[in-house]
Amino acid sequence: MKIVIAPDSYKDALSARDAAAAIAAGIERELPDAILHQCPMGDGGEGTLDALLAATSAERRTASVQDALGREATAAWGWHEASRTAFVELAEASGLQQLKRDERTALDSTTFGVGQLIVAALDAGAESLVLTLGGSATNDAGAGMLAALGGRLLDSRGNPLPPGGAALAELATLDLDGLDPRLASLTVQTAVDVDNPLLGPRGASAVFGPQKGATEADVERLDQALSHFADHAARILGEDFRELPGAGAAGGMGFAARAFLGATLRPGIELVMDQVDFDTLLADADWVITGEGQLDGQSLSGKTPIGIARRAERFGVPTIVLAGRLGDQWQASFDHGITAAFALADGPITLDEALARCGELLADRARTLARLWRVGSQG
Ligand SMILES: Nc1ncnc2c1ncn2[C@@H]1O[C@H](COP(=O)(O)OP(=O)(O)OP(=O)(O)O)[C@@H](O)[C@H]1O
Ligand SMILES: O=C(O)[C@H](O)CO
Repeated sequence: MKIVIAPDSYKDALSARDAAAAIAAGIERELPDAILHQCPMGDGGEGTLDALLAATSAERRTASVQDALGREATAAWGWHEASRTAFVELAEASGLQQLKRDERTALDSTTFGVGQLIVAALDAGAESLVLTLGGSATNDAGAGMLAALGGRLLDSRGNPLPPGGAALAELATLDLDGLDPRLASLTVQTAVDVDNPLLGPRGASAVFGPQKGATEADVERLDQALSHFADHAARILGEDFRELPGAGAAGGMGFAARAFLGATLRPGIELVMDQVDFDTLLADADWVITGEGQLDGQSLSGKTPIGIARRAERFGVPTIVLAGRLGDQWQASFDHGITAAFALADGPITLDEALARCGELLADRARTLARLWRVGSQG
């Protein structure tokens, strides 16, 4: 029997890599001869770099960057010498999980550090870049990244704008002449964790601003500031990308990647599956086991378990989900290729206990699945 074990991370509980190891340990107890492929996944957000590094032979490198608040930090990125490809995860430099809850600020946080990672990739000689977006602390539509790459964003007195999305309301001049010339020959593929547009009720500020500390008034202010930035960009570029699905990913970084780096935008899980050659793993698999913290109706908009199930269905491989919990409308996942889904808890336990025991519970559920398989294959 061959099982592909391809979970996402379980937010606040386990990394995708540790989750895959826990599932594998549970199965091995019952099916010691099974062939198990551990393939940690990511949808663009935090942990996606690890998933890409685990599956490719890319080397892990680090660079000194500014974090989302402009403080000095170290961020990892990946380098694949043979293909001269760099892997950059936005959340490594500008991630929400790196900030304490009371440090979150959607108004002033910056993606400058992402630009610094791209400079590190260019310095290494990158010809292609995989940029993964999600899990950001930022809402600056990529303005910080643009500045780190040599773009100039000036107010009406010719002064550089301070960091952050709110300051974009004061933008008077957007000057791209100083952009790093090496960008012209860099091919950029972007993995986005959501398909939201840049602006409006489904936009970056309205939907994801509040989790970064934005109040209702901040959301309004940010939406207007980003709209003003998009107007300038459209004037200079002769093309408007604000409506593009995924433009609103990572506080509008999807927009900047398309507009200023000429990137293609793809659902993160699709891009990651392709990078790790998932189809080859599926070709002779009997089962795929995947999972995330919560499976719910939202998961249908391109999150890991659904992306995997849709792909596995093409190969006639059943997909089983082990989720921390099954949220509203999780049953809709059955219409999207998921064969069965199980929650992890073994009783009425608190969230804190569920998070602390996530690895143990995952191994237990996986073990039960393996026992079912044994009975089924005997019949
Ligand atoms: N083992 C667990 N048991 C119960 N809940 C969990 C468990 N692991 C994670 N969660 C919770 O599930 C929620 C969603 O986690 P998930 O890993 O699906 O993150 P996500 O994909 O980034 O979700 P979202 O986009 O909804 O923030 C989080 O609030 C997390 O605390
Ligand atoms: O970073 C964010 O804003 C969310 O993960 C959506 O991309």
